[in-house]
Amino acid sequence: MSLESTGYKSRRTFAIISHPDAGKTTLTEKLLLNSGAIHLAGEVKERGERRRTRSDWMEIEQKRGISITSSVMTFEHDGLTLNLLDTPGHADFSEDTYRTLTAVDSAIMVIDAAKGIEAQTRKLFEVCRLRDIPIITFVNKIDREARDTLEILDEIMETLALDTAPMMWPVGAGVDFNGLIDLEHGRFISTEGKPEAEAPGIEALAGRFADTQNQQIAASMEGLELASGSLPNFDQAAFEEGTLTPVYFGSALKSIGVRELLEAVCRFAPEPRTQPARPEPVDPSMAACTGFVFKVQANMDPNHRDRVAFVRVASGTLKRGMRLKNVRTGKDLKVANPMFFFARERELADEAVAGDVVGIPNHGTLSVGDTLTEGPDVTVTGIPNFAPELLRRVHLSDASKTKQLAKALNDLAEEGVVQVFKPTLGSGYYVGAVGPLQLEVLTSRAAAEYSVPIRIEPAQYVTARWVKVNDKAQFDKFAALHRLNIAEDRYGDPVFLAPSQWEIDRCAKDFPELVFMATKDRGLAA
Ligand SMILES: Nc1nc2c(ncn2[C@@H]2O[C@H](COP(=O)(O)OP(=O)(O)OP(=O)(O)O)[C@@H](O)[C@H]2O)c(=O)[nH]1
Repeated sequence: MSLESTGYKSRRTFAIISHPDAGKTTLTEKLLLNSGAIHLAGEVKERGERRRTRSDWMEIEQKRGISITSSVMTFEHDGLTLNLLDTPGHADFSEDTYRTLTAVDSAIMVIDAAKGIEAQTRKLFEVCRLRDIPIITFVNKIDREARDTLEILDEIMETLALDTAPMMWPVGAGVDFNGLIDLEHGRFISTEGKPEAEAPGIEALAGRFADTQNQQIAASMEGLELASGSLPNFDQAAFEEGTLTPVYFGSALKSIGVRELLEAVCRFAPEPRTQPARPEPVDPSMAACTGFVFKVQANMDPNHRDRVAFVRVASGTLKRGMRLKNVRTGKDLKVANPMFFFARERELADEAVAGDVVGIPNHGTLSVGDTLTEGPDVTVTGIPNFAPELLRRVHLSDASKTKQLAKALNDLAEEGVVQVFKPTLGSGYYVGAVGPLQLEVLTSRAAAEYSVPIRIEPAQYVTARWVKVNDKAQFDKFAALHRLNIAEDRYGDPVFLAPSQWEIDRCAKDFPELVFMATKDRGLAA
């Protein structure tokens, strides 16, 4: 398979956001099936299995239960190249998930028809909203017992403050599911997921069910009547501004409504966007190639200590063999082996355009947040670090392994497993995480991949704040007063390890020239 360079306008780069178990994996697979990128159901899940025989990397993926190949999947449909970025699905949350959303131009939000908006969907949605990422909604599992359609639409409107434009209307649900009315085209989609050839119109279709005695179906038709008077129609501009979501219904498992969802992505999802950057935003039409690293996956082969940086191309054409400058370090990097990831294979990428994601193998020269460019210096912004919700001390049981510990923490911080803070006084490290699973992953990977046995211990601090130093003398004074609380993050930026929120507030009052930040934009720190 090869990607033609038809220009960035044919790229659609998106993610699927959902709460665990809503059906993201099943839907991904069915999208790929519908596009013809794979041919057998079950391939997405079995992928790791088959690949294992082909490469060492894959074996490690399998063992660790992570999959680099699902980090991005590129496939084609309707003359477009679709780049689907995976948002890590575990119940626990890491910064990785947030950062992936900095690399997409739109998202599909999958909701379980019986459960509605769940916690993680909501969190991910908030990140999308921060970046005005347009959202297409897919209400899944309509083949099972589901909430009333109007109730689901209301919940989206109320909890997410988002207008909803239903594009489909389910007739019944669960055992009483009779099919979908395609509101846009006035046609009917059967319980096998097949659209009828003719399009008799919504009223005629509703008429078909008007006399049915089944309560569920009667309720569906009532809801449809109410909705048609009160809900907005789809509006491309409102969708692109992120204030309205088109809502599709279906069953990923039974492949109902998936083709229509795929078509919606092709028709509505926006082209690659302009990326916020310093000193100027990066427009996809700019000739000079620019890209940014939004994810790093390390140690896929422990013998080689290699890593892959995932780069989203923001402008121009990335060509294999070209030299790009890493603006953070000022050093040139030869892009010798950029890779594309397809559903079933990876391939050397000869050319990639804005919207595309390539994997660049490297030995630690590329970090999350780095900008690569062949043009004048520019730094893509908005790839944040977040103040940790958990702050812990790292205890090293074997003092002879201090050096390995530093390396392990640096590597794993680079991947976004945890954040690492080194106090300026004394030895030792503090690590920060958004959820406890991250700390478990740190402990087990430090032992397995670096032979460094560590224990995670409570810390006397509750959180950390990056300190923006507007006045060096004032910072020095502050640091002298709080010597035990000053640390550096892995980029060397100053951090205040805070014993309480009260203390942060007090310091902010006493030192007005210092800003205590709960998030740090990597672009700004560079
Ligand atoms: N009845 C029904 N079951 C579904 C549907 N879609 C997914 N499922 C089932 O729901 C369960 C979860 O589906 P997955 O696709 O693994 O969900 P996921 O969101 O990827 O889950 P995580 O990996 O935890 O994020 C599986 O048992 C699926 O078979 C659907 O449309 N109808």
